[in-house]
Amino acid sequence: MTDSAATVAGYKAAAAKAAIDLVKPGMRLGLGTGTTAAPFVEEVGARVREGLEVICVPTSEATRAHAAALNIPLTTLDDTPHLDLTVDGADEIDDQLRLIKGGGGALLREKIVATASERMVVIADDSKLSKTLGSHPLPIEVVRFGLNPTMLLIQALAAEAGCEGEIRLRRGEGDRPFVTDQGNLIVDCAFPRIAEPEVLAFALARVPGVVEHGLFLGLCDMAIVAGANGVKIYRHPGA
Ligand SMILES: O=C(CO)[C@H](O)[C@H](O)COP(=O)(O)O
Repeated sequence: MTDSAATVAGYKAAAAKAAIDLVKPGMRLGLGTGTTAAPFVEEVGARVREGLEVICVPTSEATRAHAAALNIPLTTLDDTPHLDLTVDGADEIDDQLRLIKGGGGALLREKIVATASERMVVIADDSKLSKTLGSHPLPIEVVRFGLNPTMLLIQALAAEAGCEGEIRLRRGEGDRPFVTDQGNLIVDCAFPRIAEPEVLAFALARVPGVVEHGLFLGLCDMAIVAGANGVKIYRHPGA
C-alpha cells in the first residue's frame, strides 16, 4: 500500500526537522529545492527568528524567494564560495548514496552548491530509496540550440552505458517547455535501470549540448530518511 500524500508530507517534515540539528551557529548553508527542502527552509527560518546566525545560498529562485520571505540572511557563491553544509532533497537514493536529482528542475544550481559544500546531506521520505537508480526519470539540463541532435546523442550514449528507455523534453505550462533558472531546457530520460551511473555520467558530460545532469555521484555524505518506522540515518562509507 502506498502512503497518502499527507503521510508522505509528514515524513518529509520529520526528515527536515532531524536535519536542523546539524546546523550550528555561524554556518554557511546551502538551501535545497523542492517539497522536502521547503520544510527545512522553514526550520532554518524559525531558528533565525530565535537568533541563530547563519548565512545561506539558495539553490533556486523559488528557494531564494521562500528564504527571503522568512528573513533568512542570504549570500551568493561569488561572495561565499565555500559552504559548510547543504541540505537538499532527492528524487532517488541508492545504497551508495548516489542520487538522481533535478525533479524540480534545479539540478544545475543544486550541483554547484553541493560541490561548494563541505558536507551535503539529503533529506527524504523512504519512497526515494532505491536498489538501482532508474525509478525516477533522469533530468538532464540542455541548451536550446541543437536540441534534437543533443537528444539523439544522449539516447545513443545512454544505450552504450547500458540504459534502456525513452527521452522526452519536459513540458512546463501548457505546451511550452519548462525553462530552468539558467534559461535552459530539461530533457527527462526514463531509463528504467541505470546499471553503471558513473559510466553514464561520464558519457553525458561529453555531449556538447548538455549543461549538467541529475546524477549526483560522490557528493552526498549523509541521507536522513523518514518513513513509517521513524527517521533513519545513512552515512556514506567515506564520510
Ligand atoms: O532535485 C530536486 C529539485 O531540482 C529536488 O530535491 C527533488 O526533485 C526532490 O523533490 P521533492 O523533495 O519535492 O520530492
